[in-house]
Amino acid sequence: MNITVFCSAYSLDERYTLPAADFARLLGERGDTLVWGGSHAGLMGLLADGVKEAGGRLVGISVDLLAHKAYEGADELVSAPDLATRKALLLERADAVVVLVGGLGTLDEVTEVLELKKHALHDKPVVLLDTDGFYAGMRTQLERMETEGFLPRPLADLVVFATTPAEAFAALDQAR
Ligand SMILES: C/C(=C\CNc1ncnc2c1ncn2[C@@H]1O[C@H](COP(=O)(O)O)[C@@H](O)[C@H]1O)CO
Repeated sequence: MNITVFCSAYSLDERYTLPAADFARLLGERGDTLVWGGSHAGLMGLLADGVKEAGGRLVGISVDLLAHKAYEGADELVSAPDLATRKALLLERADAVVVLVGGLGTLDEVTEVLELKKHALHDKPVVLLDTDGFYAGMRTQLERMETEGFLPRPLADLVVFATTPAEAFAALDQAR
């Protein structure tokens, strides 16, 4: 399974790195392929290292402006000319999308994937791994959108929330 992962490009506290490393190990042990932004920076690099160590495959989708941050040792590394093309490729190469903790880049990526899914432009499973309640605020906001009629389809059709890496993979397997 090709799993596209969005996550932080920054080095973070163990509260976030330990579950991310666990997620990477499980992904690699399953023999899945990690499709990600193709960087060695921060959590993105930790994730790629963990997948590689556990025997998984790595497909990096970098972007020309961040070529200097590209991960050495990916099985495949693509460099998109711009961020919009990169986001399209990250989705195109995915069988499913998992979102780990991240900042504005991650938020931009997941929002686009959900907006495209809202318009039925794809139907790939999207799982948000809510480590340490990081996405509690976003969940509250999305639930309010659903309750107050801002969404054309049930929130549960758009995104599934998981609290542990094992739960995230269970959700992916259930969606298959
Ligand atoms: C950490 C620094 C530069 C490296 N920056 C990035 N490299 C690769 N991919 C990136 C980078 N910044 C954003 N992305 C994409 O967005 C997500 C991470 O962004 P966030 O704001 O940290 O959440 C990630 O999924 C990437 O696809 C500066 O030295």
